[in-house]
Amino acid sequence: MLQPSVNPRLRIRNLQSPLAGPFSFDLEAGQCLTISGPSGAGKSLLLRMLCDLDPNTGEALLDGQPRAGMSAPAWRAAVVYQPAEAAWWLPTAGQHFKPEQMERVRELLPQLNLSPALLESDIGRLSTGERQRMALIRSLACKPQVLLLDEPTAALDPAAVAATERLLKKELAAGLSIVLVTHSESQAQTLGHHAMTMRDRRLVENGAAQ
Ligand SMILES: Nc1ncnc2c1ncn2[C@@H]1O[C@H](COP(=O)(O)OP(=O)(O)OP(=O)(O)O)[C@@H](O)[C@H]1O
Repeated sequence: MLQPSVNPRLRIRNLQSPLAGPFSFDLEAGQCLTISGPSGAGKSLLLRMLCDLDPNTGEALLDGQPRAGMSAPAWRAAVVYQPAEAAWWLPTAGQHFKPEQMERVRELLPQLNLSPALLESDIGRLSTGERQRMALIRSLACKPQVLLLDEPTAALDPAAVAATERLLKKELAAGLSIVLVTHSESQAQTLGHHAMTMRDRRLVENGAAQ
């Protein structure tokens, strides 16, 4: 387990389901935990448990507040999950944002090398990489306290990867906590404060004996 913190943003204790875990770790405000590991090891299962999408037992606390005492929508508004392929349910990207989010969205678009015109395009006409960056904007526009990212740069070219990493660094510096699933060692080094590996649906600290 990562070194326990005094006042962690996110505290996870014995979180488990019949499919994965138990998982225990602390994550502080402004810090990034990177998780790597082979395909099928259980990385997405962990993220889904963290945002309470899949049934699980154990303890999860946000700034000391137990998840058990919060409604599921309140938890998921603070602990936002961005899957590897985000779902879109309206014709254009722009329609997925609330009017009060638009100022932030317009601020974020150029930081990810995206044209504002893409907000009005049919979502199916955006490239995979454009959709992936738009999904990150959607996640950040919710102003989460913890962001759970599943391979957020998998579909991106090097320039877009660099822009995404720059933005995530800025968000970390502003206090956002991130759990980042990535297969990129350089990304883990660039963004991560702690690095763990998922093996057979259990987390092990990098460098720990097997
Ligand atoms: N609801 C489910 N019921 C049974 N098995 C499941 C369920 N969801 C996922 N699995 C299995 O659990 C294992 C871990 O899945 P998971 O999606 O967490 O892998 P991953 O580490 O994220 O892999 P990748 O890097 O390929 O995304 C896989 O073998 C998957 O088939």
